[in-house]
Amino acid sequence: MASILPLLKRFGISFVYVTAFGLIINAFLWMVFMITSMLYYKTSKQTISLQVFINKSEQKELKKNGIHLSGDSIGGGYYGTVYKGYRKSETTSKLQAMAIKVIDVQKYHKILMQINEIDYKSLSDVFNKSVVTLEKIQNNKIPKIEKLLKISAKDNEIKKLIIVSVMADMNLNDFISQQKPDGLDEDWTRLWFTDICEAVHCLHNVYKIAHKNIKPENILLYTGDQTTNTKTSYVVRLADSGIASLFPNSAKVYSKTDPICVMSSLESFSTKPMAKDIYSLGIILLVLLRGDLSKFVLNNKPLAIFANIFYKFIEDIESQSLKELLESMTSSAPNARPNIHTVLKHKWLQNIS
Ligand SMILES: Nc1ncnc2c1ncn2[C@@H]1O[C@H](COP(=O)(O)OP(=O)(O)OP(=O)(O)O)[C@@H](O)[C@H]1O
Repeated sequence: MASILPLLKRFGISFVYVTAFGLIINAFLWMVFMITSMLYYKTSKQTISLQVFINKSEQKELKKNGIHLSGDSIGGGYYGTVYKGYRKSETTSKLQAMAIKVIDVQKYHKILMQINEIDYKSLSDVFNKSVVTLEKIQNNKIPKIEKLLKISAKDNEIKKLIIVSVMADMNLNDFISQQKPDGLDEDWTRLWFTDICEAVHCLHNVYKIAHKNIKPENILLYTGDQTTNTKTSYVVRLADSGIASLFPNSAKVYSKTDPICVMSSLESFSTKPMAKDIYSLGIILLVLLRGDLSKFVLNNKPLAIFANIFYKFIEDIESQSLKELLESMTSSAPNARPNIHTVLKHKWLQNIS
């Protein structure tokens, strides 16, 4: 008996240790499980609700038109998902990279109805009218639509739009962050900014629509066969032209945390969508001049702090005419902003000092 007691005692103590250790491991595993499930739920919710896929029959339809899906999505947001693809040139048999944008119209309309209290009839009226405009848009500063497929549901309503254009080499956001983090010189800025403004001029004045989503990611750069890195080695085009117009002005969809996106979509475009474009162009001008603005701010900083930094940038600009242009374009009163014609005629853009 005397010899069993210490043994039991020993067993008892180690049992407590084992149980406590087991409980700690258990709690830790539960914590890891809960955190990963929460993270997975958060990210999958974002991608599931926004990512649009191209199904087998749509791929077949694309193939019939000489377009092949070749890779994963290169990005996407509220207005659709963009995939990599290619087509074979009929004359040279060379493969040409294509960007295939797919918009799930019905899903998008459902989201809009939930957050904006717009009825389905008004949504589809705006949509059908705008598709006609989208098919017509032609300008050398806007990527040409190589193919536009309308996928219809049984009731003939368009349920998906697939828009194919030639793949750009880069967008302005990547170019600035990778190659020119401190921005471009004034002449280079003037050259590219004029191209972007000409695209907007065409939308506002020829097609009478606003772009509504002007941001560095939607400014595409094409290099062709050139390998040099100068201001004239790139052709600049404004992507997504006419896409946002498929949906009503009153639609509020922005929730991006990137400060540049947030700054350019501060206002709802409900009343003055063209004036909002001018504001976004003002931000593009600042990005061209000052480079990657996000390096000055943390994404989770309150917007007011970002706005202060932003206005400080404008204040510090030496050229009076450039400063005056930027101030007027980003005026808080939409009516005080110049229209796109006036912007293009501005003395800074005309290089008149
Ligand atoms: N023709 C193209 N060539 C190369 N990249 C393109 C082309 N068209 C679009 N992209 C790129 O695809 C990405 C996704 O574009 P998309 O406009 O669908 O989404 P987003 O702009 O990120 O979000 P949102 O639609 O909410 O504004 C962008 O980074 C854009 O630069």
